[in-house]
Amino acid sequence: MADQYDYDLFTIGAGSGGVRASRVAAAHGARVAVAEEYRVGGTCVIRGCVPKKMLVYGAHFAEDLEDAKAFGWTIEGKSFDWAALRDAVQNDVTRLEGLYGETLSNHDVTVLNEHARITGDHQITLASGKIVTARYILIATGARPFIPDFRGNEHVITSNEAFHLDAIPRRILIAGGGYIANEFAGIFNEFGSKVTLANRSDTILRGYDESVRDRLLQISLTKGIEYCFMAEFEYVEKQDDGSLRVKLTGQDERIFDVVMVATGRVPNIEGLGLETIGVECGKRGEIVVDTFSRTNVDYVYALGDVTDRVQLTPVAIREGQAFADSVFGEVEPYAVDHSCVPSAVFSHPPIAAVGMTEGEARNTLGSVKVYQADFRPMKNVVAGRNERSLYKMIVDAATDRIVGIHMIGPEAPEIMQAAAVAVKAGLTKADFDATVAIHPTMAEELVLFK
Ligand SMILES: Cc1cc2nc3c(=O)[nH]c(=O)nc-3n(C[C@H](O)[C@H](O)[C@H](O)COP(=O)(O)OP(=O)(O)OC[C@H]3O[C@@H](n4cnc5c(N)ncnc54)[C@H](O)[C@@H]3O)c2cc1C
Ligand SMILES: NC(=O)c1ccc[n+]([C@@H]2O[C@H](COP(=O)([O-])OP(=O)(O)OC[C@H]3O[C@@H](n4cnc5c(N)ncnc54)[C@H](O)[C@@H]3O)[C@@H](O)[C@H]2O)c1
Repeated sequence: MADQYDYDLFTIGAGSGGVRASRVAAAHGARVAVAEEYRVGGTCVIRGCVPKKMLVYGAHFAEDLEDAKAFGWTIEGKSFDWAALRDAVQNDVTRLEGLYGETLSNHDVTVLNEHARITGDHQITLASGKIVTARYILIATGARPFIPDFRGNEHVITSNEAFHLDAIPRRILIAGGGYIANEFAGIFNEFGSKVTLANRSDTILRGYDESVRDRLLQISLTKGIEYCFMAEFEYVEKQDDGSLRVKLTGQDERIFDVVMVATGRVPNIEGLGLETIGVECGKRGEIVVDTFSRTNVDYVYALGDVTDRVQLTPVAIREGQAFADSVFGEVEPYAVDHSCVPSAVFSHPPIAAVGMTEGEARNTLGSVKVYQADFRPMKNVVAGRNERSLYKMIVDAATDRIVGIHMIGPEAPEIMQAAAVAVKAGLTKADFDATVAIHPTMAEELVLFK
């Protein structure tokens, strides 16, 4: 490529999508620089999937240690040290951040640890004032927590701060009914907080299968999590002792030690200079792209959460790979297939899903067969834990093709990853029936549906 620009590619944001795109573009021979204003690794590594999953592991010991008694173990003097877990998690996050940085430099990607904004055609200005030019610009700036507008919202925290708390709150209110709210409700509940989850609608986890959502609600209530539905913030007031007085619609004033909002995430486009070159954004601030992650400006691409297609790390990574291969590789440009993306909620117990819910299938397909296994895992039986798993398979009656699988129960995300291959490949219920079970497992229920 001609050297009229400083770089062939300038990536803004070194998160899941930006790191993959930069590394692969460099491997294809491009001269690449990436700007990161916070920490290399982005949301997933620094304050998302990775530290969250570590907290989920740490939290679940509360149940495992309890259940251990029924298996003959005596555990005396058990106690939990939040600071020890928090610091162990942060140490590993720092280790991973270093590895991501190393991967980039091993591929000769220049990493600039500062804010970047577009200031002209093919031109980027860094916080330090340095100006660089690039043939292509990739916007991979992710998203940030959305905080609703109400009096006293400066007193709330988001998932960003939840990883760094000084102590586990005695009483925590979590607003929202999505992934983050349900995952952190589970985490804090296992750590012994009194958790109240408040949502503005009357459901949780919209988009997941109704019976699976109901099962999580029922199990969470049994574990002591309290739910307030149709509840929005009126105000939050800080009291002299540091606690928070909260008024939600339809509720009396309540006192909490921490209020966390998990009410969705908004694309990071502020201060990016998109207007300078006329990059088009949608109503929610998302950068509008086509299936190849191209914006309306021919040399500007965008991918990951900032495009608000599917806000998941593996999707951002695939979009980064497809962009780099298509623009800098020797392949025909190709697009990421956003259909049939498996997902999980790391609640206690976790949920996992792929494909259509029963409701979606009934609305879109003519005739649908639903197979269901509602069972108490062997470990829960011995432990005396009255917690049932639910697996559902949704089948197109006309073709016998499996169009969806939905699960709640221990290790559901681990089991789902393999099952999702079968659904994506278009396998039939008969294919599952023809597969011999692995006994005794929970996963065998998937090939034993009657
Ligand atoms: C609490 C939490 C838990 C999650 N758990 C999961 C999970 O279990 N599984 C899953 O698949 N997904 C999960 N996600 C979602 C996942 O983290 C995101 O989908 C993913 O990180 C998106 O990648 P990205 O590359 O689009 O953006 P990001 O990873 O957010 O990276 C964007 C980067 O750009 C930087 N940046 C922004 N603006 C600028 C600028 N102007 N100049 C320089 N740098 C800039 C930011 O600092 C950031 O590092 C979770 C998210 C959260 C918040
Ligand atoms: N396990 C995972 O894969 C995982 C985990 C965490 C986050 N994520 C990703 O991050 C994204 C953000 O997570 P999230 O939980 O913040 O969002 P979400 O979209 O899952 O849920 C947002 C919730 O906030 C509520 N809400 C929205 N606006 C509101 C308002 N003004 N007032 C009150 N409530 C409001 C919604 O009703 C909904 O229940 C998710 O969409 C997901 O893609 C994934």
